[in-house]
Amino acid sequence: MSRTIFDKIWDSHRIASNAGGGDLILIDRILLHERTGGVALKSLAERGRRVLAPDQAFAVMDHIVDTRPGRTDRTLMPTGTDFIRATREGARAAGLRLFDLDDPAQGIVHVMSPELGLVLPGATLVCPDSHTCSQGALGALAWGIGSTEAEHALATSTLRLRRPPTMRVTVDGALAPGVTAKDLALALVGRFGVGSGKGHVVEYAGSAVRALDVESRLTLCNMATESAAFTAIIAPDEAVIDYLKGRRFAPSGEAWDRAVESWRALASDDDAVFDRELAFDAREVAPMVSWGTSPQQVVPIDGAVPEPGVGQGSDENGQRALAYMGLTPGTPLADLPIDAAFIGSCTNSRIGDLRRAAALLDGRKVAAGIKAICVPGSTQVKQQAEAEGLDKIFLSAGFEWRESGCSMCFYAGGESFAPQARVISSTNRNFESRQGPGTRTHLASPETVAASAIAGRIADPRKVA
Ligand SMILES: CC(C)[C@H](C(=O)O)[C@@H](O)C(=O)O
Ligand code: SF4
Repeated sequence: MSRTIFDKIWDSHRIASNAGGGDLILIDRILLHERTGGVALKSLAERGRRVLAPDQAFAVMDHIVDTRPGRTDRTLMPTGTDFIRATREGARAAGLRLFDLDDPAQGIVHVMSPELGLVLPGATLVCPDSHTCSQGALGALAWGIGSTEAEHALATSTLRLRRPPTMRVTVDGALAPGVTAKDLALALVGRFGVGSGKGHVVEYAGSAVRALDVESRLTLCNMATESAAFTAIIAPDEAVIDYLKGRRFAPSGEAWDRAVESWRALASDDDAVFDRELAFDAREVAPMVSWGTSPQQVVPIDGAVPEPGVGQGSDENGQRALAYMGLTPGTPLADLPIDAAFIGSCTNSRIGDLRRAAALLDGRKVAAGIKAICVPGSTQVKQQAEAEGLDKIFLSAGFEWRESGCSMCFYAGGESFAPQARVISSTNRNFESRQGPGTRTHLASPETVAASAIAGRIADPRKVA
């Protein structure tokens, strides 16, 4: 019977069927971060359970850690240091490899793990974090779990779960120049809605997806969780194989050759049937900006805050979003004055993102009064950027240049923009107070963030003269 790529990975990892209403699935890799992972390690230790395969589990510091230069264990969030220390102690006691604050491999978990070759096509990978779906970009079945499931996975290298339904999103046509994977991700959630992926394994397919480089695929898959998907996946191809070759934890020698052979065969069969199918034309996508407090509340950059009745402008959520964001229907997004610009997060903080933003900032200055921050997604990205002189471009434009981490994507570290500050941000969530109490987040690509920082107002990156 023909199968999807998801079916193939699921079936090859199924240890038992119908085990208590679900399948028992072998878990190849477990990733932990200090916000949720330390909790799981502590609770496991308290129950006297050991980590079954410590060499398959990895922990990293990313969420709460300070990203200001010269950082230590101290964080602006008073309780942050406890999370950091608990994770450090828990990882040490359990014998896991930890990428600590000063480790050259440290970074946002979804950025550093592909970088290190910790995520491989055909493997199962879990992490107590909702953006674990990013890693499906390499052809892995990777999904976010809760802390209790993380404990189970650590103790048994398995998880019991119901087989999720499948959905294929086929994106054909070519993205226009200046339009990125982030714009595509925002356009998809804008078109189909935040519930459109509900519980499904979403396979992204089509010529536009195949044309994306691996970093852009990570950006696209990253936002699948914003449509409530179980996870996302893209069939691995030569781009993925080239990306993984020589990475620290990728196989080498004969094991590499065998792995590559199996990865080349890993794709949905031509006649595989999906539970749901959606199609989208990449040529329709323009640079996108969110106006509200849900990632589906987006418009093209030359659009306006929708009138009531369109794009959630009329129902209670829409009205609340308008009030929270301090906007009225009909206001054009372009030219809306901003207070701050943020480039970072597991969506858009890889070297390609930084290069494209720096190309726009080169020789230009951030507008007066704008707080502009760039946070590389990993220490490796930071070092690469510095080797290329990108840090100097960011700094001389007036951006802060930070240590790697989640930073102001999420208020976990305690650092924030001012209440009601309007922030153009390369992150993935624009929920109320996501970037700190009262902050107003507009999601966009790193290019749009850079162009807007220069203009001091939301600006189209294609029009930077
Ligand atoms: C803290 C963590 C559990 C959370 C997540 O699951 O995604 C965070 O990373 C986020 O982006 O909101
Ligand atoms: S960068 Fe933001 S979205 Fe990504 S894992 Fe960190 S907090 Fe979550």
